[in-house]
Amino acid sequence: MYFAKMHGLGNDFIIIENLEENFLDYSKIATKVCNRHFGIGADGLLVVEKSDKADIKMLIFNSDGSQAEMCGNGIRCFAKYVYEKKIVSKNIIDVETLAGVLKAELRVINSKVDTVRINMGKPVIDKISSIYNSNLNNLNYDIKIDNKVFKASTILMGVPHTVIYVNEIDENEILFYGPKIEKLDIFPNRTNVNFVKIVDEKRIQVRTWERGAGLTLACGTGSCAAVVACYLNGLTYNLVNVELAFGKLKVEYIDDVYMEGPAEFICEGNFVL
Ligand SMILES: N[C@H](CCC[C@H](N)C(=O)O)C(=O)O
Repeated sequence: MYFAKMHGLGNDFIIIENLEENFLDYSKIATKVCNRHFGIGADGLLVVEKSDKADIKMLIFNSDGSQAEMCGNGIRCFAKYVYEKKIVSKNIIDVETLAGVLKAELRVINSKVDTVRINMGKPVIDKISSIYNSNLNNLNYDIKIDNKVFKASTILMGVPHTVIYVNEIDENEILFYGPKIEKLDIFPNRTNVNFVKIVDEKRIQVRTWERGAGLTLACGTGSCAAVVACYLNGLTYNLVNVELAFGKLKVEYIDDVYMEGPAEFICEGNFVL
């Protein structure tokens, strides 16, 4: 089966097309192709399908085979893919996802997509407490693990994101506490966990332990959730540079959240189903 491998700031994806709507076990394919030793290697699988409510449909599966409603770095790669493969020949593409239809604006230079700006829709804050825990103040609560207390906010940006405020980003702390927070019983659907350092009023650093994928180099929906949480907790500006391990995203929170950043092809080929 034909595939392309792409990344958004190091958050990498395998992309396959299934416009003929054949029956495929996407979850099984995801666990196989995302495996970095026995497969091609990626954080997730993106599937191109026909849509009857938008220009095209994107499905996303984590490397553990679980399906996610949305994927920020993934949708930028997806939009570039469908444009450059001439599946959708428009600079503004409506993409159907399980989190709704989202608009992608492509900046095209010499018929190649340079950057993509996504309208990520509205963050969901209040309803989370009714989903997870009725007496939780989603924007500002404590998470206690062993004898450590974290200040936290939980925001639904298509997928659940818990923002943890830290003074310094420490990968060992992420690897130890990330999986514990991901699976806390207050998150019946698990959660992505974003460790966030506020650098100044226009810059934050984010590293994410992702639900179903582990520590990734970047997380688009997580970066958006982090900006929303920081802004609602007092950050002065709503247009923020989010610094990730190998680059940055521009995130603007107006009423909707807008995320702008790169998407790159890595390789293409065929794998055995
Ligand atoms: N890396 C993705 C997030 C995938 C979400 C997935 N980990 C889940 O919620 O299950 C992003 O750039 O938004």
